[in-house]
Amino acid sequence: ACSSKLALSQVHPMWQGPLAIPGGDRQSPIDIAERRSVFDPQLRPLKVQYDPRTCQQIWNNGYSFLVEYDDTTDKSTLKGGPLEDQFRLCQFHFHWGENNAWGSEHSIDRRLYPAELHIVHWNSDKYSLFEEAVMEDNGLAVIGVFLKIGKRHEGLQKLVDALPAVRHKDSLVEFTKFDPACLLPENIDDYWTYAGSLTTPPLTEAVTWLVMKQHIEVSHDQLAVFRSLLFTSAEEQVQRSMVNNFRVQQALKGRTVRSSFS
Ligand SMILES: NS(=O)(=O)c1cccc(F)c1
Ligand SMILES: [Zn+2]
Repeated sequence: ACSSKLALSQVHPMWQGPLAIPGGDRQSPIDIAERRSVFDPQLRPLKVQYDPRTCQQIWNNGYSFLVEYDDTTDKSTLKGGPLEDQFRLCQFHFHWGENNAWGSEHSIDRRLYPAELHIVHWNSDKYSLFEEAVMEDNGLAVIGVFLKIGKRHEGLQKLVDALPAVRHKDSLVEFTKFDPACLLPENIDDYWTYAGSLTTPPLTEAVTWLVMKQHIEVSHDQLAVFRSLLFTSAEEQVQRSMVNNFRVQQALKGRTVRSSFS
């Protein structure tokens, strides 16, 4: 699997710290100022090919819940857009708030959403393991999708129903035949892309971000189940609700955000 070995679960939920990051000139998340983004007509449409049979498990890593995919073959891939190489799907997870006023990591002209989906892929043309790619420039490609409160998302419900089984940190259950493509907006041709980083430790500057312009809708009740998860393991005396698991926004440091649309 693609993230269990990373020391992510050591992350304290209220971690937002001034961790010393080597170089730190392409950190994520950021605010995307629409009018400052530059249309790049050379950006090709994204090509997403996911095989739901590669879906393996869902687990609570003490920071978010992850749905993990078998990434030992090129069955579920992402290419196109700004990407020169083929990227392999390894996991998806979310970030959300304690209420609907905030929760996303990125924002568009300072507008925050109640939650944000991250679909994580690693460069399988250049590396042989996620753990390698996560340390390298051009190692990862992450699709970000904003969630808005509205109508119930039928495809999400199978995932929502599995969450009580992974309520506590380090709990894991089998979860199969889930196609993450059902969580993408209809239009994936309109997106912003920029060079950034992981938003949780190790915070490595390995990510080509692909932030979708179109959001998806989920119901208030569906998002409430996300907030029923806990940061803490079953043994801990004090239980803490898993909410506000987003990183503070980072300086742009001269980066240009490109748009695939004019
Ligand atoms: N939140 S994120 O930048 O998508 C991320 C953090 C850590 C590991 C990973 F694979 C993806
Ligand atoms: Zn994330």
